[in-house]
Parts: sequence; structure tokens; C-alpha cells
Amino acid sequence: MGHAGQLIELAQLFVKTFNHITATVLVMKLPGDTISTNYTDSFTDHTRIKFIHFPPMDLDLFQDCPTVGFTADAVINCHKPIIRELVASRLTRLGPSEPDGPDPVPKLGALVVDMFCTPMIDVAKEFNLPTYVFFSSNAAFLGIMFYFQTLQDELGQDIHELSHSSTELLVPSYANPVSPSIVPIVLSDRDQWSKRFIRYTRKYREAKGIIVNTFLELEHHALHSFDDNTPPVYTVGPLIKPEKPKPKDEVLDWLKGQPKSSVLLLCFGSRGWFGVDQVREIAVALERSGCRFIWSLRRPSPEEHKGFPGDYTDYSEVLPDGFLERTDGKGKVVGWVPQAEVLDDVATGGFVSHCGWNSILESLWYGVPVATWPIYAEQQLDAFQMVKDLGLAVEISLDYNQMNKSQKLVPAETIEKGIREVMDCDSVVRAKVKEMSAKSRMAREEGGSSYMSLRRLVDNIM
Ligand SMILES: O=c1ccn([C@@H]2O[C@H](COP(=O)(O)OP(=O)(O)O[C@H]3O[C@H](CO)[C@@H](O)[C@H](O)[C@H]3O)[C@@H](O)[C@H]2O)c(=O)[nH]1
Repeated sequence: MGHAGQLIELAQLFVKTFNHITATVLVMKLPGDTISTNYTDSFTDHTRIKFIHFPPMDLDLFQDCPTVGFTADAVINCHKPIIRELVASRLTRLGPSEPDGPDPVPKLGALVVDMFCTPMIDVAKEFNLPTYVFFSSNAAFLGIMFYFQTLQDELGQDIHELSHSSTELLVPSYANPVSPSIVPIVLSDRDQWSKRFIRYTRKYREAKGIIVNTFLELEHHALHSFDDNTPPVYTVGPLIKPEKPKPKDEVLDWLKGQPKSSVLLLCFGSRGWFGVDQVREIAVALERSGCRFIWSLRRPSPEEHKGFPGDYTDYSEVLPDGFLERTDGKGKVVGWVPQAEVLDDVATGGFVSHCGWNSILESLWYGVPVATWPIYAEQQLDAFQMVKDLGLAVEISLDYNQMNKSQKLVPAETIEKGIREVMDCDSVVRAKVKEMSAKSRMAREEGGSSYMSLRRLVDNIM
């Protein structure tokens, strides 16, 4: 969801800002994903956005993929022929409509591909169609991908060794030296890097431009670290789900009766889950802090790192005895939570987050400070950037990584300390977050940095 939501929001931005643009969003489905169809369709009712949903693929085809990332790669590659056919039809069916015929299909001006859909760059090339990569994480992470690829391809360095050494790394896109302990597995593991991430990065260099969901005022340092060998980078963020009338929801109703800035949200993205021992540490910390809370607690998929987490039917299976009774009225334990709507409520005062980039941007947009708890993907680096480089978050952990077999539990004391810090009404971090919130909104307004960058992008496409 971290990718799909943003891409649809980008499509909306194109069509709402420019009357002459239409967008077709192609949605591939990962096996086991039960959320995306409803979610993507609820995103927009704009007539100049069309969706094409490809049917889900048979899970058996991907049995040998070790992680969801490899599965995604395999799924994407399987879609190459169908995308080729679609692009070909959109280029040849151009022209004025017959008096009684169907409306003409608009001319394809460009293909925008998700950061993992780089095989489609080759498809576009066959038709001389310009391709732009949509990078749904931040500019600093894009920077470290380019940096590592240059080190390997041009200077012959072994990235696996480098990210397992004891020497801090001077990565141009981060203001502070990066400890190898927070280099995510996707970059430091030999298989993940060489079989997936370096391939993506090499292909990014072939794109006509890279569209990043960020804004200049937030990532000034990273955005100025790119060299001339990088395609032009367009900042169009923050892309946030448009504010609609709030849905009828038990959690949102409960939130309405709570005092201002008193509730802590704990939510760990579309794939976040914890084992029972870690869940108990969180529960102990919450009780000790005495804080009001909404906790999105999800159960691991039976295949852990391969699948998507689901909902518990009975939370007392994993929570300490009596926890739900003792916190009744003070907190809510739920499954999938309307995160953006919760962050938008004045009662929400802090957010324990896995630091997925959408969650970070949403927290800034709504001015709610984050306590960092990365879990997977590039999230350790996002947490590092927020805490160390930008001073916009407090730390619960920077180096937690669920894929690491020797990962230790984060103890209740550390979690409680993070909760108290993030809920502090007078903290410097909170004041800085409020300031960045205003800047994030200005960036998107007419004349703002992201608005101007979008205009440059469309001029370039046209
Ligand atoms: O209970 C939930 C959980 C999530 N969300 C929403 O789902 C999105 C989740 O996005 P994100 O915070 O980026 O997390 P992931 O889904 O984990 O995103 C993936 O994609 C991001 C963008 O590339 C990366 O930064 C992450 O590390 C990667 O895991 C956000 O809009 C949330 O508001 C909800 O509304 N309710």
C-alpha cells in the first residue's frame, strides 16, 4: 500500500493540475494481498483517471521466492508482455473518433513506473516512450542507492563487506555519517542487493527523470547531493490522501471524546507485526506510561516474511492477562486503522511508527511527532534521517530489523521512555514538526516548491 496509494495520488495531482492530462493506473496484485483493490478504487472518482486491474496470479508460481520482495519482482516480470500489448494499443489507436465510434484513446505521453517496476523501462524503450521512475521513498534513500551502485560498478567495492564493517559510511545524501548497523538488509545482504536493488538502481539511470514523493524544504541536503550522472529529480510531495468527510468509524468516534494531544497512535504499516514477547513489552510500556492510545496490532502471516499480516480475532491471545480490562476506556487495540484520519484528529498527540515513508509524511503533514521503530525495508535509514539528520522525531529504536535473526526485543523501559518523549507537549521536536507541517503544505500550494517541480516535469513530458 505504501506504493499504490502514492501513485494514485500522483495521478490525481497530474489530472487536477493540468486539464489536458488523463492518467491510466495499472494495478498488479501480489498474491495474498486482500487490501489493494478496494483501497485503490476508493482513492478517486476522477473521470480522467482510469484503473486497469490485472487479475491476481497463482501463488504456486512464486513458492520459491524467499521474501515478498522477490515475489513482487517475479510478479512484475510476468506482467511485461501484457504491458507491452497495452502500450502498443495505446500508441496505435490514437486519432480522431469516428462520428459514432468510441472516444479516441488519448495519446500516451509517458510511462511512470513504480521504483520496483523497472523492467517496464525496457518495454517503454521499445516504443521510444519516455519513462519516469516514481520513487515512493525519500531522496536520501535514493541517494544511498546511487552511492552504493557507483561504489560497486565504478570503484569495484564490495557493498556487502562495506556494510558489515565497523567503519561509518560517509554517504552524500545523509548529513551525518551512517553506521553500518542501520544499512537495511535490502542493501547489505548479498542476494537482496545483487539480485534486486542494484538492478533497480542501474535502471533508474536510464529513466528520463525520477519523481520523488518528498519536498525541498524537508530534504534540502539529500536533493543537493545528486551529481550530473543522476537523471533530473522532480519533487512532488508530500502526496497525502485527500481529506474527505471522515468515515463512520468506532476508533474515530472514540477519539472525538479525548483531550487535545492526549492519544498515542501505534501503527506499523501494511506489513508490520511483532511476535508475542515483543507485543507484551509494548503492552507493559503502555500501561506504565499511563498514556491514552490506539494500537494497531496485527498478527503475522503464516509465512511471516513472505505474506501480509492479518487481524486477530481475540487480542487476549497475545496481550498480558487483564490488559484489555485495565486499559478499558483509556485505549483501543484494533486491526487496520484509518491512520491518516487518526493523525488528523486534534486528540492525537504522538505516533509510534515503523517509519514507512508515507507514515513519516503523514505525521509531518498533520504535525504529529513520531517515535521511531523501524521494522523492515529501508525504514532504519528513514528513522535515522528523521532523528539524527533532521531532529524531527524521537528514538525508540533506529536499528531494529525484523529480518535479522539475532534481533533482540526492545524492552518495555526503552519503549516507555520513547512514549514519554514523543507525548511531551513542550518538546523542541514537537515545535519543529509543527514548523515542518506548515512548510509541507506550502510546498504543495500554487507557487510552492513541489508545485513548481511538477510544472517542470509536465513541461518536460510535453
Ligand atoms: O493500519 C494501517 C496501516 C497503514 N495505513 C496506511 O498505509 C500506508 C502505509 O505506508 P507506509 O507508511 O509507507 O508503510 P508501508 O506500507 O510499509 O510502505 C512500504 O513503502 C514505503 C514507500 O516506499 C516504504 O517507505 C516502506 O518502508 C515500505 O514498507 C500509509 O498511508 C498509512 O496511512 C493505514 O491507513 N492503516
